[in-house]
Amino acid sequence: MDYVLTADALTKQYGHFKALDKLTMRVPKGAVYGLVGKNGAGKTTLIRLVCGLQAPSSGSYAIYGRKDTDRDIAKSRRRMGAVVETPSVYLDLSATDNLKEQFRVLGLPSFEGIPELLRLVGLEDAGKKKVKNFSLGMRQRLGIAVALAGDPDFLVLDEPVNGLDPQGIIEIRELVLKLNRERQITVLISSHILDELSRLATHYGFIDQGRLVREISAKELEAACRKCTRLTVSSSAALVPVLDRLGLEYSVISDTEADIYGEINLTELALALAEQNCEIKSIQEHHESLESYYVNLIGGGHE
Ligand SMILES: Nc1ncnc2c1ncn2[C@@H]1O[C@H](COP(=O)(O)OP(=O)(O)OP(=O)(O)O)[C@@H](O)[C@H]1O
Repeated sequence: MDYVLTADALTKQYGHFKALDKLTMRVPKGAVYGLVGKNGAGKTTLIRLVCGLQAPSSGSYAIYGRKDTDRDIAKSRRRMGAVVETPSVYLDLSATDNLKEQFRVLGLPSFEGIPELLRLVGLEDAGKKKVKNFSLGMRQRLGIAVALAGDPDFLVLDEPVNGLDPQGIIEIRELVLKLNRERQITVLISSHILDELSRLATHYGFIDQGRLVREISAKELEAACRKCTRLTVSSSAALVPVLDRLGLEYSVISDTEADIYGEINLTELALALAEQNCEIKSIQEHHESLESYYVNLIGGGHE
């Protein structure tokens, strides 16, 4: 697998406090990688390191296979765009003029690409309006347009939906999905709102107290949170053979309990068990929500 970003034992220490503690992660090419963690977990610190805004205390990371200590790391960074904390835009300029500034900084030869960028982020009608009069969502989208000015194939967004209203959240979500699906941009997006991330992430990294406690694909997470029916029966001998005979997908929890996935014909199941003198004690819908998965992994107290 190709990785756009990898980190190995990455540590950032402030005095005795470790904001990042031997963090290891892998962001696959083409992913929308959701970095999930409570406030203070270390998300922004990680992003600041990867963007070269701060240096690690120990450990390393690599962007497109090039290590942070490589003299040419700047070349890899040129393939990356980022919005860290609040978007860095000029409040007294319009969206177009902000983009012109960024094009100048990047030394791009012409402003030709600007209308297309504005269209992409839904700011084509912003006209001469100054950024200070923009809504938070518009500012955030302009920040993303600025990050896209260098035509990156890796985009890093730090809490992009923080403080946005529902409409603003939807717009950012759709933009991220469009960039990922239509432009094949790999996205690393941090958030403490797992539910929002679950609408776009293909991979997750759960971060807590500076450590990456789990890295999991969306498919794996879905399976871990899959809806099932928990069946409790009286006799352990009958359970597995009956489930096998009915061709059901299941996992055995104990001698007398199993989680069954998919649709079940309850009458058929009850009859088949009764034939084996096995009684059904209880049938319960069982569903580990994303939220409870998160709480089990990281502990309570999150927002
Ligand atoms: N310059 C600094 N000096 C000392 N401690 C710092 C510094 N920067 C960050 N920290 C601490 O490191 C920890 C991680 O902070 P970080 O901003 O990375 O968290 P976060 O996961 O992005 O959370 P948030 O969503 O609140 O921004 C916090 O406890 C923070 O107080």
